[in-house]
Amino acid sequence: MNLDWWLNPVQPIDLVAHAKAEARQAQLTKPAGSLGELERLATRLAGLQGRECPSIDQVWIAIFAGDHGVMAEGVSAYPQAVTGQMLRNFVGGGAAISVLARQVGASLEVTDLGTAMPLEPLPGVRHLHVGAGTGNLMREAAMTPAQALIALQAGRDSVSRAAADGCELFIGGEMGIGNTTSATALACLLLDCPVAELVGPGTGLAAAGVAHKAQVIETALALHRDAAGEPMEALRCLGGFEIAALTGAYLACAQQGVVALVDGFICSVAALLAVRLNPQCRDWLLFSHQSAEPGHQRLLAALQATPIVSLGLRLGEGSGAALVVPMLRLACALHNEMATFAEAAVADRAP
Ligand SMILES: Cc1cc2ncn([C@H]3O[C@H](COP(=O)(O)O)[C@@H](O)[C@H]3O)c2cc1C
Ligand SMILES: O=C(O)c1cccnc1
Repeated sequence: MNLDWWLNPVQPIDLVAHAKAEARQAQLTKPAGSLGELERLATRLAGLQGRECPSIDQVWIAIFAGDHGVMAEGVSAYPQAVTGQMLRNFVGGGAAISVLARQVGASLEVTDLGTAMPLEPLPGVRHLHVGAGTGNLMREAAMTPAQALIALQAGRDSVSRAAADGCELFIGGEMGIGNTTSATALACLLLDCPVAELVGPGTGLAAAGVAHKAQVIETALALHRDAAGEPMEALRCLGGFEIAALTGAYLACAQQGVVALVDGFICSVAALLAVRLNPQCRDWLLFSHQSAEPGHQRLLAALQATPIVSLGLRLGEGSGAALVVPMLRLACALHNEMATFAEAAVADRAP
């Protein structure tokens, strides 16, 4: 196994399929361009899937969970134990993502990378024991190099299982109380952006809590400033197990030719890390929504990403991505099933 696997080339886009899909769109019985972003989504999917008529029947949702040592600084509105409790809820069927996965007919894979308090084995959860949560990023590196590599590999392994299962769309989700602190610190370092511009309430901190969270991030950034310009080192010092797994997953999606739909703020930070590690992987990433977390807008702009919807979501778990699956399916159905002007004997635009 080569150690720097994330540098391996990504799958090329099928330009012939993309051109055929664009030609098809031009012939469908509607004013040219009138289905807006749905047209671009369908033709992009055609180029990525290598066929004029794409489909999103098989959806794989992988949730990665892990605890954060920075919770010792009091950076979330909720207690750390929620990470482990939500793992049970994911497989028990009661979490938002459990409901959405059922509704859209997606497979749901749940990976526990390491909680602060060890959990008894939960049926249906893959327990990887990367560590008892990360180190407190305000005082030390969040991960050892070995932990970062194992977590990245966990994401890659999930994509391999998804691809073997015939997956046409990969959705990554995350669970980790405190992870907006980690994600915000990473975003500030990667984008060289002031903390005040990116920090937000996460699960629902009040103004004083957000100010304290900003201080914690400032201290962490001062401690780890040497990681600037080194995405892997930034991930190791400021990341989380679940953020590393998502980063590995997005890179592997591009390398294995699986379209990835990126969820909200935290997933977008993992996507930015993936793009910094291997810029070519950007082509394989779609972005579901604009999160209510204030820093998301800057992140999406840096990624040159147009989110599909904006519903004021701030949940995570892959929930925003799962919500737009029906819309992607409709974009494909319109592209694949609408009649052409010739087929329907409808007059095309005047020459
Ligand atoms: C019950 C519950 C379910 C969640 N599902 C996702 N998150 C989200 O909230 C956390 C990040 O916010 P912060 O950094 O403020 O802790 C992550 O676990 C994220 O996925 C949840 C949070 C809670 C409380
Ligand atoms: O957009 C997200 O991913 C998000 C925002 C707040 C809390 N948890 C997740």
